[in-house]
Amino acid sequence: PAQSSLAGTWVNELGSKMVLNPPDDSGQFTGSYLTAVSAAQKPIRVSPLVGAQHDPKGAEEEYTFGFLVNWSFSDSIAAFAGQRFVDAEGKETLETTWLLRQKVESHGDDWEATRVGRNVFTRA
Ligand SMILES: CC(=O)N1C(=O)N[C@@H]2[C@H](CCCCC(=O)O)SC[C@@H]21
Repeated sequence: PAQSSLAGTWVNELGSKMVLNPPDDSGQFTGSYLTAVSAAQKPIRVSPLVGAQHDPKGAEEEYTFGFLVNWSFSDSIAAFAGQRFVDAEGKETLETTWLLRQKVESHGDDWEATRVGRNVFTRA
């Protein structure tokens, strides 16, 4: 049967990779994210993430989750929210929507600070 928790290594279509650790009994987890792409003018580095999922005991298969990535090389932060799906062959996909909030230099620039996107992760 498919692994029940989110623990493990995932990759998205951009080539970004994330490693998620097993959730605790309340569904909270930590991990790391290595993005393949960035708007920052600095070299990309592995960045820490914290998150939470429903159903940490894995009784169901298609639960929702979210996590925050605190970029270690850029003054920005990303929030992901999504759901795990398992197909008839047991193949898992994580459908996510993310918000990327960049630090802007003035309050007047706040309007241009947040990007949104969708992304799918599969097991690496
Ligand atoms: C999943 C997905 O689409 N993305 C992904 O894997 N990497 C990019 C962004 C990386 C931001 C790095 C820090 C910065 O440039 O400020 S977060 C959304 C997007």
